Amino acid sequence: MDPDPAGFGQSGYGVVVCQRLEKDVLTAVHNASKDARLLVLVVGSRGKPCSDMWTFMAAGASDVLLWQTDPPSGEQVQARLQRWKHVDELAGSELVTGSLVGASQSWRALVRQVVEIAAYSQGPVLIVGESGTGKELISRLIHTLDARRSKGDLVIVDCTTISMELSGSEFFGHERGAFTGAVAPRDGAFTLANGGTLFLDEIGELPLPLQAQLLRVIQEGKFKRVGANNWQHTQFRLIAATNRNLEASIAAGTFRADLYHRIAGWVCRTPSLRDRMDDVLLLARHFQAEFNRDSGCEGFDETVCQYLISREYPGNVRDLRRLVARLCHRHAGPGPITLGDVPVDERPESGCPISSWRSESFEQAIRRAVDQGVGLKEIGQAAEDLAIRIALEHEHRSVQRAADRLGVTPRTLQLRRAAHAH
Ligand SMILES: Nc1ncnc2c1ncn2[C@@H]1O[C@H](COP(=O)(O)OP(=O)(O)OP(=O)(O)O)[C@@H](O)[C@H]1O
Repeated sequence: MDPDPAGFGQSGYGVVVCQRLEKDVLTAVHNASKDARLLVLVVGSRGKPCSDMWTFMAAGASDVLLWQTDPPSGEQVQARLQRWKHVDELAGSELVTGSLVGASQSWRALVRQVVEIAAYSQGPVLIVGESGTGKELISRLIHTLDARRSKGDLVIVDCTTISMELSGSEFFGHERGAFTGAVAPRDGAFTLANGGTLFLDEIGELPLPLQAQLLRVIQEGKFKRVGANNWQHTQFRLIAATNRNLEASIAAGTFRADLYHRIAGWVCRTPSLRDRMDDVLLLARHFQAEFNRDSGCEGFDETVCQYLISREYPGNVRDLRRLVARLCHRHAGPGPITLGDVPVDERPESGCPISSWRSESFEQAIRRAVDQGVGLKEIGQAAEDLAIRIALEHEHRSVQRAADRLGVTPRTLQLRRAAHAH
């Protein structure tokens, strides 16, 4: 048995073999799981009670495995490690990181989940999250990485724009003469998506009668065009997105439970930007490079960085992107973007917003932690961890300057980093 997690950091994957549930093994697994880059597989002895295995999962293990043979076969361990490696390679590929920006734990976990679903399953995916959190981007990624390597198109239907009168035609297509104005036959979304992906955006806004229309085609892959007698067949990956809580809509009687179960083969949740504030500067720099491609502009100066991370973004990443666009458009000449580039109506009334860092979202995060029973030590560590990461990011990974900024010695900063990594 090797409960020492020190090697996890190098490999990215840790395999812990243990005979029984031991506290130090549990602690090692728990500490390692705090780093999103580490995945831990616990191999336990055959016949151990299931509850032990759940305890390891609760501590943060990515998987647990009971010995089936004596000595334990390496094949099962190998299969899992190979899967994790492939998923990590995909998640870290240029294809993914070039368009989906983020290094926070919640974002990385989402991207891993999404690429695994795309590459290893064909089931329907429901993406849930606030407006502007990247749901459409995720759907495009799933289409690109689809396991079937399909040649078909990605067809996007915005459910907020589907009218009751035209819904049949939009979804199923129509025959010539099916209704007044149907002067020519037309393919609907289910035909166009054949062999590809159908993305139903804002599915939570679909009126109840239209929800009923979709049941058969989603379940059986067959439908009739408006005005036709024969069935047509179609096969596609279904992705739906919503910013509504569909379980609550079902309880309120505004969303059909049977449709929910057909669309929610997998459920992915995009985090709000306030839940991944450590991604703000990364995203802002990505957008700035996009808008100022040829201008010679050198990013944001220090005060603008502080402004960006102290602001609130009710519209999430979309809000941030638009703000960066405004900054870039106002900026003239080489050199970094400065506070003068912040539009007048967007400047904080009280001047420098630093004093307001204990904002509502800060209180909400702490409130959630306390509600979930997270201890004071872990809350403090998480805050420290975040502060260190942000300082290093601001200082382009210079430990000396990050330590100066945080008012500690470089050695203290390194020690804290090391302590939190385990
Ligand atoms: N992780 C990300 N990396 C880069 N850009 C992002 C990311 N997340 C969102 N964006 C950008 O933010 C904007 C909104 O993203 P998107 O349309 O995918 O959000 P959404 O959740 O589908 O929004 P809505 O619910 O309002 O339709 C887009 O310009 C997108 O490029």
